Amino acid sequence: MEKILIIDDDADVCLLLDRFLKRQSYEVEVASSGKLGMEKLMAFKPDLILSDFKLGDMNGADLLTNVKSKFPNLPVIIITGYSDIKVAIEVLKNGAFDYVTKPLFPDEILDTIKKALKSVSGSVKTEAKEEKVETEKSKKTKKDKPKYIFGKSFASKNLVNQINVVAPTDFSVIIYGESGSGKEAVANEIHLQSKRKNKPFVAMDCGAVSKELAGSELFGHEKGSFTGAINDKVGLFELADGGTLFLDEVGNLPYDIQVSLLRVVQERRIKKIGGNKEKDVDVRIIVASNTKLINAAKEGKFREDLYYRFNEFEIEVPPLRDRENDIMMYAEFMLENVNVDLDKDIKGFSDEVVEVFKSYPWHGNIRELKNVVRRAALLSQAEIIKVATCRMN
Ligand SMILES: Nc1ncnc2c1ncn2[C@@H]1O[C@H](COP(=O)(O)OP(=O)(O)OP(=O)(O)O)[C@@H](O)[C@H]1O
Repeated sequence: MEKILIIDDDADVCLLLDRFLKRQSYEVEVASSGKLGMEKLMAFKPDLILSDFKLGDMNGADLLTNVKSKFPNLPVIIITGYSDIKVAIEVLKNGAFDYVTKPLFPDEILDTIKKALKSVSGSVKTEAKEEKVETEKSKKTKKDKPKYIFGKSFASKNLVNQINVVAPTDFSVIIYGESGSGKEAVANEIHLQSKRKNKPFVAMDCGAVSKELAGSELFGHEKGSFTGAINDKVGLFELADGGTLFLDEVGNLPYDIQVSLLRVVQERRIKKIGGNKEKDVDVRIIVASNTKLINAAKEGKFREDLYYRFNEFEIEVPPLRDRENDIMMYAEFMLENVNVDLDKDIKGFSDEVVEVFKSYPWHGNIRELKNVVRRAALLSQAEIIKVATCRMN
């Protein structure tokens, strides 16, 4: 049985991961601080470490250094915050096998864990394990399920057709849609259906990165190129080489970065900030925005030439309220997933919930629906979800 050490000072996260991974037939030990983690490392001798970056007594980079000095080949997966792309890249450079971002989805973690263990133990052992865990209970897991589903309503079929048409090409794509409507899901699906699917899909939320750091996030920087640049840094273009780079809320990129971006898109070559060497990159770019970029271009907030570069193909993701016939399909999908996460067996929704869901405007779109279903499943004591447990705004 493969052994996993979880290090996190958040007791709830530890409990959730501990239960989930034990159900997947791993032997699990938990440590609530970096110091305890290092002690358990020596006593438990795990095959893999899953650790939060922010531990009370040390951070993930220090932990990695300590672990790697003792067990250089031991795979470590670091948990980071959603917007901590900087941290994520640093930990990769410090030798982490990979990172997972919060909020945590156990099936994604499981996927990363399997890859990490496979990387050290070879495929034969892992395949044998996969066979073993194919018990009655594990049939409920999400490992064979797609991460995203696309509905059967007219609007969704139209969306799927557009994805199918553009995915196999190398066209740049602009994805429009309200917040939470699934723009990143569409970008990811395009990547998965493209010839780049075995290369990285790298996403950056341009609205969450500070103006000062946006350039260094995208193109990387050389040590000492500005105050605070204490190490060399690999940019997202380089990380996405061969694959797809998804720039969410691209309209938020500062104007000067748009200029550099245009050059990279035209020349397919990057230069790190403070560096003088150029490097070829082969990256497909998909961008997303809540509002029409052409309007931003007319107002002088977004470079028109960059807009036309991106605008080889445009996709509009419809809001959930325009896909009434898909709402329950999405709700069932979310319920199946949360049943696995919480080890519950909730069978479905009451007729009243179906009615309420279908008439609710879902301004937060699929994200809001997902949150409502997950919360309701957590609170529900019954076999089906009732209106009383559905907390909507
Ligand atoms: N087609 C889908 N199938 C399953 N889940 C989905 C789908 N689309 C979106 N979701 C879920 O809804 C949430 C929001 O999706 P996503 O991040 O793709 O939306 P977005 O439009 O990019 O949001 P934002 O405007 O905030 O960037 C995610 O948790 C995602 O897993």
